[in-house]
Amino acid sequence: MNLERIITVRNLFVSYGHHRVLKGINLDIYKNRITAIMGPSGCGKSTLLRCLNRMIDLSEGARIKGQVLYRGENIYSPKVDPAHIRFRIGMVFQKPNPFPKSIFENVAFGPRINGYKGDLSALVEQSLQRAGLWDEVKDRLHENAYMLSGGQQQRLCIARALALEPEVLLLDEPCSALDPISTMHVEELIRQLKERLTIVIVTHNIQQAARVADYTAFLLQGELVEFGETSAMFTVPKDKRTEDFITGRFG
Ligand SMILES: Nc1ncnc2c1ncn2[C@@H]1O[C@H](COP(=O)(O)OP(=O)(O)OP(=O)(O)O)[C@@H](O)[C@H]1O
Repeated sequence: MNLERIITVRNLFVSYGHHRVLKGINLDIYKNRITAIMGPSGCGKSTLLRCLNRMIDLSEGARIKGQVLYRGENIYSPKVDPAHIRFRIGMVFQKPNPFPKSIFENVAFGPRINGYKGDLSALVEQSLQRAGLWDEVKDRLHENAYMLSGGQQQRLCIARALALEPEVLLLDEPCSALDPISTMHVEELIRQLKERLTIVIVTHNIQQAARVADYTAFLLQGELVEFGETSAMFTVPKDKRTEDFITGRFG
């Protein structure tokens, strides 16, 4: 099987003030695959995710050492524009955070401010289709996004990210605020999206990693304990700590 590395994390350390949160992480993210970052609360999952598209720059007091290569280029090099990186590597957060605007405007906003020259209505429709939301909203595009359910709002946020046609999508616990049915919809959507994109999803939910991810990284107290194919890790974990975590002995 031909796996292409799209992101490579090399010897990454992150501290907030004197608190070292990531301790020498090395990790490969493969193109058109879903990678889960799993681990107990506070182990550094979101911090690692935020390092992958320089969102970490916005966290006050964060200091980064090491490299994150995107298509072979270190995104922390001074010549790299973080806005460009965030454009190519989009992000969806834990809590759905639509803008206080119409459903249409939520999706159209990013492309418009980035000077999109094509047919905006067609792009909005396509993005909502890809996010599995079109049929539910096509007759109410001009209603305020806050009228949607939590699960629909999260799929709208995914559509908003997709409208910028990113190559990689980072999802930070995208289902933690959703009910089981909405979670199922979002997980199904994530599986469909990997045909076009590369996905990295943070989850503290072991079952979710097992259900959706091709690869899983297990993080504990800022260290990468184990990384590999999800099916192998869940059947024959290499590290005792991974085994303890997936069998529910802690976390
Ligand atoms: N901006 C910040 N300033 C200071 N400390 C922070 C900041 N963000 C995170 N931390 C600390 O860094 C550690 C790792 O946090 P992080 O959010 O990356 O973990 P996590 O595994 O995603 O946790 P959770 O599952 O609870 O969201 C925690 O101890 C947290 O308190």
